[in-house]
Formats: sequence, structure tokens, C-alpha cells
Amino acid sequence: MSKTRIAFIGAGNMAASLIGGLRAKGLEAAQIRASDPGEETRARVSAEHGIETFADNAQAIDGANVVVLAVKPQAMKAVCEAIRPSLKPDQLVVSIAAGITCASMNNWLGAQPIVRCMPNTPALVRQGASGLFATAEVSAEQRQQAQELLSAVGIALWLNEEQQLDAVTAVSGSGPAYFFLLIEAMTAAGVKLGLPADIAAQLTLQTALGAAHMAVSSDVDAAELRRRVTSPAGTTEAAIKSFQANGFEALVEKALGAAAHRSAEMAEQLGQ
Ligand SMILES: NC(=O)C1=CN([C@@H]2O[C@H](COP(=O)(O)OP(=O)(O)OC[C@H]3O[C@@H](n4cnc5c(N)ncnc54)[C@H](O)[C@@H]3O)[C@@H](O)[C@H]2O)C=CC1
Ligand SMILES: O=C(O)[C@@H]1CCC=N1
Repeated sequence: MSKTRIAFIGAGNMAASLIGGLRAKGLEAAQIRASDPGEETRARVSAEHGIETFADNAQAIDGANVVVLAVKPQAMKAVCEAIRPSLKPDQLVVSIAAGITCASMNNWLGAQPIVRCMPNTPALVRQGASGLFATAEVSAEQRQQAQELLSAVGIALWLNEEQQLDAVTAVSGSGPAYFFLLIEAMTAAGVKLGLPADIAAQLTLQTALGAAHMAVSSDVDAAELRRRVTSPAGTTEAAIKSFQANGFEALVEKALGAAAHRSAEMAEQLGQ
């Protein structure tokens, strides 16, 4: 990414995570700019990452080859329509907004090369997971630029169909929240079983970390790792049987279905 110049439109949580990842990967501060209406947000991002920030989106875009749209989905239409006159045809637009389709963006921006992607908040600690989709107008070099942008903060996987981004949103975009919910519930259950709150929290967190490390580094799948914890007629079996008798897998499938459905619904509602 030696010559890439990236402009972030919106300098909130996700933009700051991506900027941090790019800086850690060796991108120079002069290669990155950001714009945001929030004065405090601009000051924070400038101070943390040494980059130049602007209140005016057009100023950030000027001279960039990649323009990252990192505003809330509800703000996308207004932001796209406002920046349209500032964009050059060869500037790659990368959107991280949930539920905003490439077709909607092309309506608002004109015929711009677009990569739509769905990162997640572990990007903040360089452990993110992103799905990416490119429109036909995106060149091989621009695909590479988008790949390098997202892989600065974790894994970045390409999809052949844009619709699959609804499923990516359900699995990994929203996914960190499901694990946090499980951490909350396990900690609370540990307290109910008689543990001090700080001990229940530490045991839960280290178990989550240990299990994730094992699952990532092991050459067997999660089902086999689970089997190895589960002694016949033992404690794990009692817990797993209880989970399954209460419809655990169906519950997870339904929850992810709700997230994917909401992603598609947002595309309908916000894409007009
Ligand atoms: N938070 C998450 O877990 C994930 C969020 N996303 C997507 O990332 C996008 C950004 O989300 P966050 O960073 O969490 O939100 P955020 O609220 O932290 O950041 C959005 C920023 O956009 C700025 N903004 C508002 N209007 C603007 C304008 N006209 N021009 C320039 N900047 C403007 C706001 O001041 C704010 O700083 C959203 O579209 C969301 O769907 C994607 C994956 C995961
Ligand atoms: O909840 C949301 O809509 C966003 C997209 C994925 C994670 N957060």
C-alpha cells in the first residue's frame, strides 16, 4: 500500500479501528485522512493516529485513491449525495455500512467502483473478521487495496454474491455481541452458583480466550474439541444435554436469521 491514500468519511469507532490497524501495518500518517462533523472526534483521531482531519468531507476526499464510507447506515444516502460532486471516476469507494447495497450507493454516487464490506469490532484489537464484495467496475488493483485495508485489522474474505453480506453481518458483524452475551450469562450463572463476581468473570473470560485459541489453532473441528471435553456421564454432558433439550441450536439459527433478515430489511428501508 506504498502509494495508497485513504480518506475516511466518518471517524467513529470502526474508522478509528481501521486507521489504527493501517498505522500499525506501517502506513504513514500522511497517507490517511478523515472527516467528521464532531470536533472532539476529529481531535481524538488526530491525536491518536497523527493524521490530518477535516470538517469538510470534500477536503478529505481530494487526492485520495480510496474513500472509506464509515458513517451510520441512516446517514449514507445524505453523505453519498453530498460527496458525489467531489468524487473522481477512478476513486474506489469502500463502504462498511450495514445493510446498504451497492445498487443504492451507485444511485446516490453515480457509476463509482464500490467495495461493500462488513467488518466487526474486534478490528480494534486487530482480530477482526470481514466479508467483502466488489462491483464489476472494481479493478484488480483496487480489489488489492480493499483487501489490504481490511486485512490490516484481521481476516478479510471475498464473497461472490452481494446478498451473502446479510449472512456475514449475522455471523461475524453482529457476532461479537453474541459472545459477549454468553460471557455475561456465564458470569451471572457462576455468581448464582456461589462464586465471587470477579472470580466468575475472570474464569469465564479466560475460558472464552482459551477455547477460541484452541479452536483457531487445532487441526480438528469444534465438534471434536467439544467431544474431548465431554466425558461420558460427566458434568459437560449434563450441561450440553440441558442446552440441547432447550433448543440451543434452533435458538442460534433463529437469532442469526433475525440479524440477516434485519440486514436485508435495512437495505429495503434505507436504500430508497
Ligand atoms: N459497530 C459495529 O459493530 C459495526 C459497524 N459497522 C458499520 O460501520 C459504520 C460506522 O459505525 P460506527 O463506527 O460504529 O459508528 P460511529 O457512530 O462510531 O461513527 C460514525 C461517525 O460518522 C460521523 N458522521 C455523521 N455524519 C457524518 C457526515 N455527514 N460526514 C462525515 N461523518 C459523519 C459521526 O460523527 C461519527 O463519528 C456503520 O455504518 C455500521 O453499520 C460495520 C460493522 C460492525
Ligand atoms: O448492529 C448493527 O447494525 C451493526 C452492524 C454489525 C454490527 N453492528
